[in-house]
Amino acid sequence: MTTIRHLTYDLLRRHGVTTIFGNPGSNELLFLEDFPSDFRYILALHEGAAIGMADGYAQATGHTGFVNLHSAAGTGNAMGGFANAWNAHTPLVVTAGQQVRAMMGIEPLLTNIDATTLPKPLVKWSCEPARAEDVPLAISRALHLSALPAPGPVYLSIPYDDWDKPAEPESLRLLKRAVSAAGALDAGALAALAARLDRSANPVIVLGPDVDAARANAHAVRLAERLKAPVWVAPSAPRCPFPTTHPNFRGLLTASMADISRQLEGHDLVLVAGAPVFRYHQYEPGPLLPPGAELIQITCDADEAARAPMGDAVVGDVGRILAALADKIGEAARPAPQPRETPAPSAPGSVPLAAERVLDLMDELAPSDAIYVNESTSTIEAMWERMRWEHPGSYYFGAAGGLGFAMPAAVGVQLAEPDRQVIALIGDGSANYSVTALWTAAQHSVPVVFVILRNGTYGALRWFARALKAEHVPALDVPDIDFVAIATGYGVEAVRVDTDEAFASAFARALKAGKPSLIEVATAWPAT
Ligand SMILES: Cc1ncc(Cn2c(C)c(CCOP(=O)(O)OP(=O)(O)O)sc2=O)c(N)n1
Ligand SMILES: [Ca+2]
Repeated sequence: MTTIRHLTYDLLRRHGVTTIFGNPGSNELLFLEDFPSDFRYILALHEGAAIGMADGYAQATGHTGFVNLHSAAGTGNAMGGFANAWNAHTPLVVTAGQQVRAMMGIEPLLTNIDATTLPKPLVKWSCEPARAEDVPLAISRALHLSALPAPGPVYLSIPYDDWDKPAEPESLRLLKRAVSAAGALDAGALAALAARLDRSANPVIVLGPDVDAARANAHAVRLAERLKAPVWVAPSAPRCPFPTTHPNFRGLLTASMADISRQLEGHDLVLVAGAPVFRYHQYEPGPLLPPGAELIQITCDADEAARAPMGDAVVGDVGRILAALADKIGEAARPAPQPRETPAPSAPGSVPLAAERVLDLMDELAPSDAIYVNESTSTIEAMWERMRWEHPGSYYFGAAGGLGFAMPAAVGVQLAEPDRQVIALIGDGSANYSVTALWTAAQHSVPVVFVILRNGTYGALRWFARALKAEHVPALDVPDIDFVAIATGYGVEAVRVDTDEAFASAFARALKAGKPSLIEVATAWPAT
């Protein structure tokens, strides 16, 4: 007789999901008992770290991540992670243990009251199966739905007396299901889109995270080179979809309506691929497009297509459409874009270091295929100006801007990419949201290099306060935090540095350490 639990693990195996990130409570123990030897459980000390690790892992592997949380309290602690995963189109199945069916109506301790409402609207679907026998179908549906376009998190609340119940024999059919999305353009639509690109006098390409998620970066390069079009990265970028060293690369678009129109001035066709139109941040009203410009969006997300405030949109497989367009369009007769101006190397020797100096030293010393997971919010622009990212999967940032993503996500990405070095660049404010990820990194000896930029303040909020002309705002400083002591307490070797030489030698040592390490570096504020 196959139990609900056995069939669930078989379904997870069928989908290649054998890593579980989580933090257990009594409601989860019967799901975890007799834990199968071909699975691994990555314990997080806080559910925000659990979902952040799963998000990084899923984004870096391109496969569905699986999280097991404790009832309502665990789900609540993970909500910031749901926001990031929702915005990142991350395929996640998040499960939470529920009290036993026999008592749920009385709402005893650890009941997840109205469980399916809790994570909304940050999930594609949430369900608490009506019967134990319905759990396998819900698990199967969640695994398929989380990965189908647009990918995203789904949530299941499962009463813990379901696991030992017998599965209905017909449920075994679920193990044989293959579900996939087509998503290419038909010949007519492709020809029409290619013709619009060929006709444009001065096109520009704007790329978003779903290009990197589809590992379609090389197709985007081919398209840009044939079109001889400059390439911008869409604002508030959580991934890097195009080589920053490519001569067509122009940088990161500013996240404001007025600025984007200024940056795209002179172009008659804006081709957006793999991004919403647009993920603005600061409100600076202005024309949505420069005069005379048209916009076409290629997206895997029907809602992104529907909610865009201007232009046309095509919903489909971003990678396949870019590849087909690169094959279809003619070689543009115009001259190729000239390489952008890059900033001069930062001056050595300042104490405390300028943040740009830390970026330049990391870029110089790290392997060329290093992966940066970023949560240093006042240095984002400088990173996009200075860092040489040439490979797919080189950069990750919390897609909803929810802090607490990067430290755990760096652990998840490093688990997914053992042959590339992961570097987590974290602000001294952000470092406090999911700092427990350091413990998991130490326990599993996950060799992330954590670099904490200590400028003693919420730098990005100071910038925003100035932009909003908000004066006398309290609570913007975070002095006197000892990250070396914190890291040591969680089992991660750490060092504090104040000079270029000390940072460079600590960073070089960390890159070779083969285990997690943390460097706390004092940086200047205001940023230069
Ligand atoms: C979960 C959460 N809480 C609060 C914020 C608000 N916030 C906060 C608190 C920021 C300051 C981050 O400071 P930092 O030290 O990490 O980095 P910088 O000094 O480089 O800005 S940036 C920002 O949007 C957020 N985005 N997410
Ligand atoms: Ca800071």
